[in-house]
Amino acid sequence: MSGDPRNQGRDAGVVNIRRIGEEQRVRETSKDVAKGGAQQTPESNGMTVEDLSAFYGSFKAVTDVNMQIKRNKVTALIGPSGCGKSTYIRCLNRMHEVIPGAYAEGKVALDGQDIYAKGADPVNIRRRIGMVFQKPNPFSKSIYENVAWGAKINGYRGDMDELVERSLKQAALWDEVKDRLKESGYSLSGGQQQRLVIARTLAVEPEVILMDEPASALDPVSTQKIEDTMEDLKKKYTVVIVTHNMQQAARISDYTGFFYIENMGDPGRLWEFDETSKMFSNPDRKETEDYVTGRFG
Ligand SMILES: Nc1ncnc2c1ncn2[C@@H]1O[C@H](COP(=O)(O)OP(=O)(O)OP(=O)(O)O)[C@@H](O)[C@H]1O
Repeated sequence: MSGDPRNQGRDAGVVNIRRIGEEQRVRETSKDVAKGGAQQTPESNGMTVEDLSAFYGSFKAVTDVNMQIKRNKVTALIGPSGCGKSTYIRCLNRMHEVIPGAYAEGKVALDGQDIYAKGADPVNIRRRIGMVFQKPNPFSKSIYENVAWGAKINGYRGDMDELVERSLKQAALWDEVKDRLKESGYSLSGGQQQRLVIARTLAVEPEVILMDEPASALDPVSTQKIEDTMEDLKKKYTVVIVTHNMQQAARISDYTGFFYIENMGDPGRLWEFDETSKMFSNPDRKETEDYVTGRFG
């Protein structure tokens, strides 16, 4: 911009026009990346995210995300620290708005139904779209009760023993706990506690499971066990997982979304979204390639 104050108004106008043009370009790119390279599935199949932005008060943390999350697939979210992955994943089941002052704009639909629609019940949405956090957070109850609790609250009328066993098996924990179901959930190791939380999430029979770095605090053996459950989980569920571990993303996911902040202070954007095999072998954007090959991050 010119240093002459008389030119500043005019120059500012030019800058604004460029900015609007840039916004438009990024918006189009963000709609393109939503296609994920493969053919689009109908809106009624999985989750559809349109123009999603997330705020903490006046701070915009994530902007204009468009993404098709396919049913019975694992979608990994990767990107440098602070680019909005956790914020974004929490918008997918309305956990973001639980933080005072935090809110989201845009549309998130599950099987074609807008989860932010007036009258949509956040508690019911969080039952249909479950979440596993970075740190295992079992309740101070027995292993059995940890798994049965959510189902009981939801009025589950089937065979509770069978549900507990099935959920623990799906979370690859049954063999380790089947003889100690009455012991406290806290008596388990960190890796076992995380699998207990996964079992608890599965027991309420959600359609989608969101996982925010579920293995980041775990040892390699526990991490491996959690990864092993993924192949089974996606037969029944749609999984979205935030991970910093590139090998993990490449191993377990079908689709990968790369979040990125181009200039410091900007909100995070979905920079590229595609099939995992393409994202890790031949991504369209240089920043994606630099990140997945470990050149930064
Ligand atoms: N509770 C909060 N209040 C205000 N700002 C927040 C809050 N949580 C996150 N942020 C800000 O939002 C932006 C995105 O953070 P977020 O945790 O979503 O990023 P991330 O990509 O998940 O990072 P990491 O990989 O380090 O977990 C950051 O600038 C962060 O400081």
